[in-house]
Amino acid sequence: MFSLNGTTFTNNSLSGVSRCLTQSSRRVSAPMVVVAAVSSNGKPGDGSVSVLVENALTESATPVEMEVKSTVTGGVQDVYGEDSATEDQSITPWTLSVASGFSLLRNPHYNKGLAFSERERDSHYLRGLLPPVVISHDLQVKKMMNSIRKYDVPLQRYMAMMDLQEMNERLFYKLLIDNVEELLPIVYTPTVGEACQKYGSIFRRPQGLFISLKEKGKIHEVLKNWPEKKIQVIVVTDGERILGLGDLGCQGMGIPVGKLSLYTALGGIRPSACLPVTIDVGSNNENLLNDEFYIGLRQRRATGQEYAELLDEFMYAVKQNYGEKVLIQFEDFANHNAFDLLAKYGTSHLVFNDDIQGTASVVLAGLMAALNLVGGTLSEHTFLFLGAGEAGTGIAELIALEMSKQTGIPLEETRKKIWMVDSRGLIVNSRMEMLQHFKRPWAHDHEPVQELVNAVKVSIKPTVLIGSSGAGRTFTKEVVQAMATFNEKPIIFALSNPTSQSECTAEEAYSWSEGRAIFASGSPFAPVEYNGKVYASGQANNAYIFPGFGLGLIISGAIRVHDDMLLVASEALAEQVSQENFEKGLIYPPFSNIRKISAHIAAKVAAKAYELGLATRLPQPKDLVAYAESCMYSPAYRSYR
Ligand SMILES: O=C([O-])CC(=O)C(=O)O
Ligand SMILES: [Mg+2]
Repeated sequence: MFSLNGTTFTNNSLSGVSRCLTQSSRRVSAPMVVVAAVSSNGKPGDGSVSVLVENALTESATPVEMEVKSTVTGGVQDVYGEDSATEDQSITPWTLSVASGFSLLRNPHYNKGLAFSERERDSHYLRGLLPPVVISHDLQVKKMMNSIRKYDVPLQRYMAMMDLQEMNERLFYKLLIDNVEELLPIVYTPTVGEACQKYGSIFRRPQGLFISLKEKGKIHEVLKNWPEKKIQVIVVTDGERILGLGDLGCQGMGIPVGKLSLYTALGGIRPSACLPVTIDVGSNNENLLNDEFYIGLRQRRATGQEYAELLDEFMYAVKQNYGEKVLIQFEDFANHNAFDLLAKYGTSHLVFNDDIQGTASVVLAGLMAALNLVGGTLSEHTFLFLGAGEAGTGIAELIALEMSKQTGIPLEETRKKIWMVDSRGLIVNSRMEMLQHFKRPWAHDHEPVQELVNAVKVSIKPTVLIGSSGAGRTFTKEVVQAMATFNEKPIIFALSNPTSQSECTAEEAYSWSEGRAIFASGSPFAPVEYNGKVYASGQANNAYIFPGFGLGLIISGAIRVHDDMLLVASEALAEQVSQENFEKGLIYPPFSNIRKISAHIAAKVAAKAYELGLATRLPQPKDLVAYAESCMYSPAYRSYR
């Protein structure tokens, strides 16, 4: 709230900041901070605009009248202009701030550190605040990589990366983009898992919004406390099933933060358009509740109506604040909530569950590519899953859907090629009554079988074995060897994260199958040497899909997610596997090409959104790949002169 010309303005009543105003503010030569701007009539439109200008030297504030020459359309902007076409023009901002001098160095959005040029140092009051040397962005990257590599412990590297993100956002993203294969395991799985486990101790600054039961009834206002007003993607967790590590409560925040940094680095969504959210309804993890450094509510999880009401309030507050085109990605919810939330909000919001849908799409892509190495069509294969939760049943459903599309055979029939083992053994018809609803489509006619190894060896004899159980080392030597006895090239995916929960290691998969397995894992493994040959395995991780998928939804202005979009995303990813990759036994392209891959995925997803009538951004661009690329955030520094 502030007063201007005798009028008191609140956040809500402020509106009408325009590009013209930005231009005008640049012409003011005094060291200044524009702390707020508002159109004279409180509405976007032509007319004169009052700006409160704070003198950075004297700290006195002076209202200044400025002429707005053209129609104000609103749209979030910062002083130096946004450089991404993923902007939406529908939300009107209310403040405009220009940092200079010391505060500029402390502002991670604008700070360039030693890369500020001589002219910028003069014009932005930076003289003396920096040592004399001016270095390039590239040299800064080299220097940071050198210092990060000095840490042996991955968590220290993680913390160094988080510090960098807080200090110089563009350097953080350039580092991540230029060194994606090296840094992905640091800012993402597996290290992010350890970071969540220790989040209470390493917590420094808030990186996202914490919405707990204490905020019930106030979520609309809480969203307004976030400094960015124009949000395009929210990743939200309630921390109940963080990777395969279980209930980490409020400390699950590391996951939305990590996923959103990949939305920017891999998918080109502007950092300011990303909002990480953790919903805290308590935790059933006794160790955390007794940990003096725990940062969340110290109570057991709220369930039932209390839980549903908080989620409902959140979902509607999001729509109210950011409109209906904001993408809400559910992440790491427990099974019992994940399916229900997706079903409940799938018809009213743009929602996507990464663990169900993103994982499904990335695994289907890997299978499509694997067919080039093993031969046959999808429906000629037999699939066995260990783990019938979000990932397992989500993948199974997408495979069945694709088989049905390819063959014209009804979905109920194609599902019969897919079998699942859960903690109680093979899912069979006689267990139907006791099964959770999402497992029921996978109960087929068969005798009960208790052990995975018997299901593999005797009952099902799958050609494809997929681990989605969250339980590490469950693909034993006997299981892998059995797969290799009746398959020339057994397809084995150990998807659970982080590495400690992987169903088997790459080394185990290759050595136990005598180098014949087509192997992929959720968390990365280093290449393995077996019998004098080096085997590099692929990472079947949803990070290949969600950034490009989200970009496709945003650039088309999609209002709903549809299963057909997941299928085209899989096709787009599979198409990016080159002959050279196949020759090395790889079924996923290298992450070093990820921005190009994301643009292809985005283009296919956007095209599908237009085809299905779910796109609102008209007219449809002619070349969607080029359009997607042109919309992607670049971490290159902007010139401030
Ligand atoms: O975060 C990852 O690496 C993949 C994922 O969504 C999960 O394991 O829950
Ligand atoms: Mg997840």
